[in-house]
Amino acid sequence: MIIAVDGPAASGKGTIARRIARELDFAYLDTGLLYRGVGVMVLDRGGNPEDPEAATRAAESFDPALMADPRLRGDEAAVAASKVAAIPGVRAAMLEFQRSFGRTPPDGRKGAVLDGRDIGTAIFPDADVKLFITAAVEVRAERRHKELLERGSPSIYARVLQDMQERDQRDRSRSTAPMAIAPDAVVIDTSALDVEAAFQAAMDPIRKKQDRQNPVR
Ligand SMILES: Nc1ncnc2c1ncn2[C@@H]1O[C@H](COP(=O)(O)OP(=O)(O)O)[C@@H](O)[C@H]1O
Ligand SMILES: Nc1ccn([C@@H]2O[C@H](COP(=O)(O)OP(=O)(O)O)[C@@H](O)[C@H]2O)c(=O)n1
Repeated sequence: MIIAVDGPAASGKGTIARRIARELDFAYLDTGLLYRGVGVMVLDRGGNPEDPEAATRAAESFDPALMADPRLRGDEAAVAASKVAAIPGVRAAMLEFQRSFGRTPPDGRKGAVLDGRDIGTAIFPDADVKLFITAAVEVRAERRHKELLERGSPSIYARVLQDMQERDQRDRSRSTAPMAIAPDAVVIDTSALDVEAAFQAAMDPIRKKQDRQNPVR
């Protein structure tokens, strides 16, 4: 079973996707780390994340081990990620890794949860369940601001809000695999939901799908 969890920055999609994976004992892939990794590779090489050749070269030599680098969690990496993510060569280089993770989840798991922007629209248009997690941009910026401060990173709310608005705009308007709600996705707005309520809202369509696929479970 493949569960696609898409949505804008700090909507809570990672929190939900990880909980689902834990609940069902499925594998989990945070696909944002792929683009963050490529963005950081380009910066480390002194390149410009908007340069299609530099970004595509980095993506083609991407090593998944980089996904564990704590630098990927910072906002500089997020901004670079959304720039390299608009380049078709970068997305093409990341496609097979994501599809093979979903089709053959590691450790023999029976399913996979992938979170990102285009999982239900481009990577797995036939995903068993598609969720689109969203929240008001001010709520999302506040969450990310708090998260950065808790991690000991300097953060200014107004700056986080502006970066997030710019990033959302880039992600929605790019021509290759833009962030969009798949027609068959279940939309969950977490603005007024705590983590537990958001998780329960996400599990509802998954349970229904499991019951339909396997009525005598
Ligand atoms: N429903 C929620 N209510 C309040 N805070 C949340 C909720 N969901 C996630 N968070 C917090 O918001 C931040 C961003 O969540 P995360 O799951 O990383 O978002 P995303 O993967 O969409 O960027 C984290 O600090 C997380 O703990
Ligand atoms: N499937 C994906 C995942 C991320 N991305 C890009 O990578 C950036 C960082 O994604 P992320 O999911 O790590 O960011 P947050 O939502 O955690 O802030 C996004 O702004 C997108 O530009 C993408 O294009 N497609």
